[in-house]
Amino acid sequence: MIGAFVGIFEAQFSQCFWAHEEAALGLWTDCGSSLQVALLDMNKTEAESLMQTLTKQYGQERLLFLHCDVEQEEQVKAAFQKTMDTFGGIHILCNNAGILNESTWEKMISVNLVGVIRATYLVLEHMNKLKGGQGGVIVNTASLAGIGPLVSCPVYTASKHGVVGFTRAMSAASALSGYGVRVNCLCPGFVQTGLFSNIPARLGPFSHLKDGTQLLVEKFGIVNMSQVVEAFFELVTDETKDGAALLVFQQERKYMPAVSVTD
Ligand SMILES: NC(=O)C1=CN([C@@H]2O[C@H](COP(=O)(O)OP(=O)(O)OC[C@H]3O[C@@H](n4cnc5c(N)ncnc54)[C@H](O)[C@@H]3O)[C@@H](O)[C@H]2O)C=CC1
Ligand SMILES: CCCCCC(=O)/C=C/C=C\C/C=C\C/C=C\CCCC(=O)O
Repeated sequence: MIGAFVGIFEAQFSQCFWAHEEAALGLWTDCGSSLQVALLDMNKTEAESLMQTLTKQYGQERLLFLHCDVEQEEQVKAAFQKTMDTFGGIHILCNNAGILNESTWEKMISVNLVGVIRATYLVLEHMNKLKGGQGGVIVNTASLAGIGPLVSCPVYTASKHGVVGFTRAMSAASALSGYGVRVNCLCPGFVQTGLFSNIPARLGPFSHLKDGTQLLVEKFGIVNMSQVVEAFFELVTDETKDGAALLVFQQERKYMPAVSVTD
């Protein structure tokens, strides 16, 4: 899991991550008897405190923390190699690292979109059945802003539309090529995390649109982190889901079909 230490997935390890262990393990023949998780993140401070809690609860042998910045190709490559050496395989990749700052928009594209593409290509070296892997599933965290416009955040919107488009095309490319790897994306609404704080400062040149953003928050409401994790596991364990974009609202979750231009 990349981008694992604060925010959407942080609290969930204790609450419901391992509740889905059996369903996840059932998908691949070479898996051992327990789910093992490598947490890749650039935030060392948060990592150390969460790792202490998690290792007490689940045991050191099931967890691995690897410092890794998705903007750095060599770091991502080394982190996947270390995961392979430690656990013997990679079956699930969660591309969750993301940032929001409309002022540093090139960096936002680099982390939110280029980072997802980079990690996907590198992990395929290990998962791809044509290269001796066991297949697997990749879940990219996009956003509702990957489906419709978040007007105060044009570049964040572009990065998340890019993630949805990449997911759909990569899924089809993988299926047609026989990689044995499914690719899906999560599109949550607003979630109470560090990214969803101090919003006016994150909007950069569009800070004057903060009131409209607040109205959207009131319209959609706030999604619980546990709802996002449940949606994540649906995409992992439902083998019919490939190229899917799963929208996570406060009251429900639903799939967003891709628009066809040939009908
Ligand atoms: N909070 C929200 O309302 C929503 C968030 N999302 C998406 O969910 C994902 C997670 O966001 P949150 O948990 O809200 O944010 P967050 O800021 O609380 O957590 C993001 C995590 O990604 C890590 N990260 C950031 N840049 C990184 C890099 N270059 N390399 C490696 N790790 C890096 C951070 O250290 C942190 O652990 C993001 O992709 C975000 O765009 C999607 C919809 C709604
Ligand atoms: C400003 C805070 C941003 C928080 C991060 C994030 O990604 C949250 C996004 C949530 C919702 C807003 C995005 C776009 C809304 C537009 C369209 C959704 C269309 C859904 C549909 O039913 O068709």
